[in-house]
Parts: sequence; structure tokens; C-alpha cells
Amino acid sequence: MKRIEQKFKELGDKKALVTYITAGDPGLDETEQLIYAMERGGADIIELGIPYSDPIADGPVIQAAGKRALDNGTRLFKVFEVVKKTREKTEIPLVFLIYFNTILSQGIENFIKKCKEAGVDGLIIPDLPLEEREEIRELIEGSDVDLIPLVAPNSKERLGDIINQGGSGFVYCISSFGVTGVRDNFDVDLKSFLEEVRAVTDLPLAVGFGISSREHVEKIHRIADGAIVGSAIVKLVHETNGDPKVIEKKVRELKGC
Ligand SMILES: O=P(O)(O)OC[C@@H](O)[C@@H](O)c1c[nH]c2ccccc12
Repeated sequence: MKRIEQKFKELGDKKALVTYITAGDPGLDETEQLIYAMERGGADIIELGIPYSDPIADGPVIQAAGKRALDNGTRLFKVFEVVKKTREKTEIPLVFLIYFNTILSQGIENFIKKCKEAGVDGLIIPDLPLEEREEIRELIEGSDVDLIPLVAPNSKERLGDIINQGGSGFVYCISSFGVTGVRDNFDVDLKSFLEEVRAVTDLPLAVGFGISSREHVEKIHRIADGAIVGSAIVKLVHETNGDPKVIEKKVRELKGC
């Protein structure tokens, strides 16, 4: 069974915590140690951001992390090496957050082969055009790599297409958090959005964007299968120069144990 599917099966009624770091910030040795630290802290799935020069969907904290990583020489082939290394020690699901151009520049088929060989479990491609989904889907089918669909409240009538054209693993649902700033009706909006998503898929639903505290995670866990935390962790990684102890503690606090 694929690692992500296995993870949600193991979790049963319990909810998932997905944590994001940018690969190569502050360096790739730290990235490896942070993967172990987040797992010890209770992360269920880890998202690794692949630094890219034009990260249109990243917020400022993650953009800055990506820039630091590129500046210190982080490249995709080196991230693959880190994943391979971690696979000697952990079975935690690892997902790439990667821009489509990075994949194209490798050749899609070759890239997916490398993911498989290294032990990458899933891909989140924020700028994947719906039209290109088919090609990826054909190449990814039969590999153990999940194509994780990313949907936002404004996906509307395309929701079903985005998810059901080859989507697997879980659905990344973008909350309205952070997009429009403070809003009192957040819960109502998010809840009805999640219901729309639920209507078109049986995959687990994980919510990301703007989640930074245990209180937020609890809120999300009441209405979804998983909560995704990015910037709050990336910020702390930067402030502590990638101190695994600090990150482990933060993840444990988010997890609530
Ligand atoms: O940082 P936040 O608000 O905690 O949200 C996670 C998000 O940053 C991470 O999953 C992510 C990083 N880059 C992205 C691009 C698109 C969608 C999601 C992402």
C-alpha cells in the first residue's frame, strides 16, 4: 500500500498533522535532521518545498526561505539524495511541493521515475494547468507517487475535474485564512467549502494556509481530516538556524501531545 494511504489508514479516526519546510533552508543537512525532528514531534506527513525562482503561490515567509535555499546552492538532484538518505531511517510520507517548470525541465517521465526511486510519495504542483494533468496522470499511474490535488474556495465548477482527474493521496484544501485577512465568518465559509469538496471525493481532506497554533489545528481537525502548517514552522527554522529541538517541540505542541 502507498505510504500516504497507509498513514490515513493507521490514523483511523484520528486527524493528521502535515508539516511543511523548504528543502535547503538553512541547508540540506538541516533539512534531513528536521525531517526526523518533525516525525519525532508527531508529524504524520511531511511536505518538502522545492525552491524555485518564481514561486507565485508562496507567501512571503516561504518565498524568502526558497530564496535562501537557492542562494546556498540547493538543487533538485540534491533534494532527491536527501530523500533517499532519509528512506534508510523513516517511512514517514514525504510529499514535494514543486512548481511545474521544475518538473518540465527534468522531463516529466524522468522526474516521476526519480521520485519513485528516491521514495517521494506525492506531488503538490500549485501551478499545474488542468490541461497538463492528463499527461502527468498517465505517467504517474502505476507508480507509487500520488498526485495531490490542490483546491481553493474559488475552484468552483472545476473542483470535480481537478480532484478526479488522477488525484490521489489526499486533497489539499486551501482555507480562506490569510487570503483576505481577518474574517469573522471563516468557520462557516470553510465548512461549506469542505462540504463541496467532500461531495466530489472520498479522499482525506487536509486544510492549509494560515494555520500556526494548536488552537487553529484543533479548529481544523473538527471539520477536516488533516491540518497543514507551513510558514509558522519555516519562520522558526529561520530564526533558530534549523534547530531540530525547537522544531520538534513546535510540532509536538501543534500535534497536542
Ligand atoms: O504557510 P501556511 O500558511 O502555513 O500554508 C502552508 C503552505 O505555505 C504550504 O503548503 C505551501 C508552500 N508553498 C505553497 C504553494 C501553494 C500551496 C501551498 C504551499
